Amino acid sequence: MRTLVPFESTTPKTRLDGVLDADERRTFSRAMLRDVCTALRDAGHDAEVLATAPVSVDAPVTVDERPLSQAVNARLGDERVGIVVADLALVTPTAIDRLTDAASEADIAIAPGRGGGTNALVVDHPEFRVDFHGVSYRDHRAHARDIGASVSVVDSMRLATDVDVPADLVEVLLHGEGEAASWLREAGFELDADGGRVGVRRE
Ligand SMILES: Nc1nc2c(ncn2[C@@H]2O[C@H](COP(=O)(O)OP(=O)(O)OP(=O)(O)O)[C@@H](O)[C@H]2O)c(=O)[nH]1
Ligand SMILES: C[C@H](OP(=O)(O)O)C(=O)O
Repeated sequence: MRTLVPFESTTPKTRLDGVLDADERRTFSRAMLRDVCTALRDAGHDAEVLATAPVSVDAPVTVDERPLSQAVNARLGDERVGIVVADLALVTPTAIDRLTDAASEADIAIAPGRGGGTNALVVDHPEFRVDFHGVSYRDHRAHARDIGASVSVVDSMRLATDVDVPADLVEVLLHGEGEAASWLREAGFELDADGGRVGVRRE
């Protein structure tokens, strides 16, 4: 299956600006992108990076400068297409397999992200269009209902954990097995269990 990996190449992961500088955010986001592309490839998907600017990665890259939803919607239509965001630092081929399995049961497979977003979709309905940001999980379900498309929801911690804010780095340090997790550890991040809720600190 053709699976698009949207990627903001120029100023990625701005919400991590309290813990990573701009160069580090670029490096870390590229490590996550590579982890996602590797998992997709190992799960038998044809990954295609849909990027705002050229990026070096072991997958075909299409540059589209339009905002996220517009760029993705330009690729939706009659063919079945997967969409997996690039900031899933915990993703594994097994998690991707669960998305693929869900897609065999319905017109739309959707993996919600924590906090209301949408981290992965497989779209097999000619009228479905994405509308990311905000409570996009709720919005995508409502849209599917409106056009009469069936939906299968993927209940997966690894697909639900997108890395948006510093608290998400706890999950990467605990459960990450890829390049992004290694980069984070080498950059000196470790768990901070001294306070109430577990956080991260940097040596
Ligand atoms: N092609 C494309 N991808 C985008 C765009 N904006 C975000 N993305 C990607 O879409 C996914 C979800 O976006 P966000 O979680 O907001 O990531 P981000 O824009 O790097 O992070 P923030 O700056 O913190 O919002 C990630 O894989 C991003 O790389 C865009 O305008 N075009
Ligand atoms: C792509 C976007 O990601 P978030 O801003 O929730 O990380 C969304 O899921 O709508």
